[in-house]
Amino acid sequence: MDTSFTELDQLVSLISTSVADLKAEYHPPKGLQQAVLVIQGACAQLSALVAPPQHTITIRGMDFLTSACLNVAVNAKVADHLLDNIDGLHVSKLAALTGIGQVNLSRVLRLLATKHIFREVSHNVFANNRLSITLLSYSPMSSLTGLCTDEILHSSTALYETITDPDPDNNLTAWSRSMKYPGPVWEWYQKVDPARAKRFGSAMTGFSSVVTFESTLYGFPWKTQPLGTKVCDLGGGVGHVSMHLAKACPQLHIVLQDLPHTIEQAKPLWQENASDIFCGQRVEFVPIDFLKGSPVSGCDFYFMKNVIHNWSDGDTNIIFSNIKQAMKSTSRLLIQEFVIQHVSREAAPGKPDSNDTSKVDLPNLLHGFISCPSPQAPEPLLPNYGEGRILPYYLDIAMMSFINSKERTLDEYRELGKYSGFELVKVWDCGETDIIEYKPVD
Ligand SMILES: C[S@@+](CC[C@H](N)C(=O)[O-])C[C@H]1O[C@@H](n2cnc3c(N)ncnc32)[C@H](O)[C@@H]1O
Repeated sequence: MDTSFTELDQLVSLISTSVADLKAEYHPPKGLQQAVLVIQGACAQLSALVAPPQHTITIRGMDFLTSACLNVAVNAKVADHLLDNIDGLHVSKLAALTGIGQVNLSRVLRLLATKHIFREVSHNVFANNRLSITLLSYSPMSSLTGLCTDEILHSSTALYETITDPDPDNNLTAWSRSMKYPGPVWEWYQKVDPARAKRFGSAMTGFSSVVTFESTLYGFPWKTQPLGTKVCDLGGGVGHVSMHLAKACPQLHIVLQDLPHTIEQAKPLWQENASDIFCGQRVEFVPIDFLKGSPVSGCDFYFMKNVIHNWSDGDTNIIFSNIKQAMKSTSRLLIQEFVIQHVSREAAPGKPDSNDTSKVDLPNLLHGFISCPSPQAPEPLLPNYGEGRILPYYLDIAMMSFINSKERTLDEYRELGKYSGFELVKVWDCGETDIIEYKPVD
């Protein structure tokens, strides 16, 4: 028990120090981010340490009910109905506006308010707060929440039977099993449910507010690249990330490449929102299917953000090989993704862990030129910050359930590159995500 008391004291101390850091470092985003990660991780770890195990496991097993209630709130547009009622609205009025019986609605909202989403300002009177306001129906975050609490929640219900299927040729995703639809979700979106397809598109915009453009801009030294540096934003969607890059770094020339229909959507968007870059021809629009052909040749950087996590290792090999064919020897491939960390601690630098010498310089390899959160959280926190950095682990399982793809560890990224003729040269810290830099090798 003494050991547990020590851990309790250490966690409380971490929380206090991090709250002080958070106040002191409110402006520099790196210090702030580190403090927030520690606070989230330490609070969750403290709770896991002190609460009765049966209680904690039961709560974990019921986590999905928060998702179900969020789904009700999004579909019923509760945040919208509360928007003009900053002092709150009685559930009887909300019931009339949403068509949900007031007793049921109040139960749903009370669970969410208990999870800090909405406030119950007085008995049965609910109001928005800083979390619920993100659910306004015009916000892409509402679409992202809809996707997570609908298609992805459904797919997760068939996860066990999918990953225990003894037939190795059965490539059905958990999503296909749960929906009893034999094809991929993309086909279903197109042929069966265009409304959800549209929501998926908007959800991806929502996701880009989770992994912000600033993470790309400040995570890599774009600003110090020479005049005329050519950046191919491959699988760049309509180019919302590269548009920001082009605006912030006038010396960059952007080549935006995505599927033809997406590239057609991109042109008017750039014309409207970045007319100087569009008219000054600092951006090219070149459609591609990267599984079937190579991108524009001779670019300095081939940049792919949140693309590779959608693809299996086999498909990634095809994509990487196509890119390699387009590269000059000085070109670099940059992959911005979440990197999964193990939950066991690496040896401290200079203290090699067993005889695996490839891991000795990991902290140096892991981090580029900028100061960054520690590669591993301070003890006694879980080394991956635990709950503070849970998002990549949720996404990994969502990828598994939804499209049979994955988030990867650094070793997996290293192997993935090696297989297609790339060497991993550096990892640039972008906060929650990293930019993995590869160079082509013979
Ligand atoms: C998750 S989105 C990422 C978009 C953007 N990079 C971002 O971070 O917001 C994946 C992108 O890959 C594109 N994509 C999917 N399959 C493709 C293919 N075969 N060839 C080219 N682009 C493809 C999609 O159209 C989509 O824009």
